[in-house]
Amino acid sequence: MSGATLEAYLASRTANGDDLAPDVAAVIQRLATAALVVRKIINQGALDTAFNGSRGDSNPDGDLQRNLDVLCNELFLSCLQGAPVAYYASEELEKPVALDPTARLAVAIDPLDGSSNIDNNVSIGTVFSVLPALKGPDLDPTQSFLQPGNQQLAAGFFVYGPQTTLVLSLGKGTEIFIFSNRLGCFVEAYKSVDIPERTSEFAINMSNYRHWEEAIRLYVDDCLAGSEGPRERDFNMRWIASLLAEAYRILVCGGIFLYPADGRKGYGQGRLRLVYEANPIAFIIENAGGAATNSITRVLDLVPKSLHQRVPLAFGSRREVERVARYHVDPNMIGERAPLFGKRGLFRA
Ligand SMILES: O=P(O)(O)OC[C@H]1O[C@](O)(COP(=O)(O)O)[C@@H](O)[C@@H]1O
Ligand SMILES: [Mg+2]
Ligand SMILES: [Mg+2]
Repeated sequence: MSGATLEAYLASRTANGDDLAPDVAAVIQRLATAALVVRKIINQGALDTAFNGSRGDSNPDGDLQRNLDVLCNELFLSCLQGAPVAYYASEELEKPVALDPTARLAVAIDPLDGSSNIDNNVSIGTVFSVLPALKGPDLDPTQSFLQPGNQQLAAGFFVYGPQTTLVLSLGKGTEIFIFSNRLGCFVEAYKSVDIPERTSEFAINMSNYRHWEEAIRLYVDDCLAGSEGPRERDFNMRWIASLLAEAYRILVCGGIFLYPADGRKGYGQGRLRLVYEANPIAFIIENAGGAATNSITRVLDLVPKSLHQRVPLAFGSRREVERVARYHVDPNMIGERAPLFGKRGLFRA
């Protein structure tokens, strides 16, 4: 299979008359170049000194920073020097960095997601969001990142796994590119990804079951009850504990991912960050026909209050994500959990 190169794809999409499109394309090209440096380091693992260790510092959310987290942040920040980017915000930096004051874009990034998997040889990734930069005499750079996700111009993520991949949406569809060793660049492998709207596969960290609210427990209980329960079919479970590998699987095979709020200290809004994790994923998933909510409300309509704010996250196959929201409104799921109605097959997701 051989589709367009990333460069050719971006060139075709800049011809659409949107005056920010060439700037967005330039940013994506630069991020892709930096991602290939990250890929090389990850491929070598512990054999590359850059891969190892931690100085024991924490990021603004309190997570331990690995040296690789810090290095990836530096690589992505430096690749955007000279790009049409006014502000750069990162999971690893408390405040946004001001770059080109004349530029019209703002980039938010998690330079390396899944840090806890670095040593395990499990897929990890980079996720980014491109927004219009907001300018004005009284506007702080952070304001650009407090726009709802529905204002994103583009979003994407790289997965450093058995294949190095780029999942990208410029709006109007989501594409998947794979790095071609033969050509030395990203090549389109899946055009206009379409997530199946029904699924029988869920991904959640089950060890947190006792900390979840009732609606999430009921949803999972019903999946676990399988063909003997109200869903009347068996479900499979996946948990890689690497958000972007999980998102990639769901884009290709369908499924639902949940990282809900829970009762542990610090997890009242889940674990994932709205601005540079949930928003770009929601944009990509919706553009592939799926859905993304904070368990109830569409992620892309949430207005961030702070740069590093967390958000409960459910995304993937549309009918399943919608079903999770219904357990919150009516935990009894009248007509859907009652066996009689289940047997009649009404309202079945
Ligand atoms: O270890 P847990 O609680 O299951 O969390 C796993 C989640 O945390 C993440 O690793 C995010 O953490 P980081 O942003 O700190 O790397 C996701 O990739 C993954 O889905
Ligand atoms: Mg992360
Ligand atoms: Mg990270």
